[in-house]
Amino acid sequence: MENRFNEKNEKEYMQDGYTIVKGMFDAGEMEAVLDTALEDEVIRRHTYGRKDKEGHTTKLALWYALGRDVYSNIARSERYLEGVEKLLGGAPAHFHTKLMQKEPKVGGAWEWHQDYGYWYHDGFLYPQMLSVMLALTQADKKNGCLQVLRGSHLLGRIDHGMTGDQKGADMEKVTEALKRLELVHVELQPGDVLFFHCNLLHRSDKNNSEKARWSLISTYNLISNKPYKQQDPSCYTPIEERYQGRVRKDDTARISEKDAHFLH
Ligand SMILES: O=C(O)CCC(=O)C(=O)O
Ligand SMILES: [Fe+2]
Repeated sequence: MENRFNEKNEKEYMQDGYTIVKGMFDAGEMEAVLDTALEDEVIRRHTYGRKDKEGHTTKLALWYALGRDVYSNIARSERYLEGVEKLLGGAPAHFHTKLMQKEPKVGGAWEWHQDYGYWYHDGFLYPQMLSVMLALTQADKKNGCLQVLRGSHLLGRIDHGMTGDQKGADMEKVTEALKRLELVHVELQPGDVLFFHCNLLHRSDKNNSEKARWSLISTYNLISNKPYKQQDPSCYTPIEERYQGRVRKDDTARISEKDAHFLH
């Protein structure tokens, strides 16, 4: 049986700004997701690059609306949503999902940032938002796993400015936070799931290894936190039909080019 989000996870998230559920999806499910992603033409067509400050590019595809495809079944899974609902303190809406593709040897870094450092400017008034990351491949120090500053979600929102194609947090604040808070490398196995607060400071290194680091990140907003700027309606619409089943390759629809509302 797969592992579920529990009370200990809730406590950890409140204290540390993140929590991990190991083995939330089993090996068969993970094979289905990775297989689908690797041969997904629609995802490939919508994948774009982001340069870090050294000029190394990491790839991703991002979309807003949930459908009936394998990625959406994960994003609307009961396993995810029972946790998300607890952590947000109410009914969640889906903001967006990203397929992160950090390729061997070339996949670039992500600079220190808070996700709410971006989303604040998208018109979300409250930081009642979070991310859920599913490792599709092993993630470790060698292939540039996520790094977090434990407890940094309690700092509140830090100003962000541009570095490369990416927005990064004010390094004066980050430097001081690094002196006081523990830096944790979030090493994950396929099927492990990380829940993290939208004000948690995080980054990742370039992938210098021979192994790709792929992950699926779904982000959520409290329904009542409807943005005052125009956004895809998904981010304030209740999630219908929580997915109760196992994730499978053979019986699910493909992601829809038209309905997924990809970011270009
Ligand atoms: O996956 C990573 O290394 C970081 C990605 C990230 O933080 C983001 O897309 O906001
Ligand atoms: Fe992020």
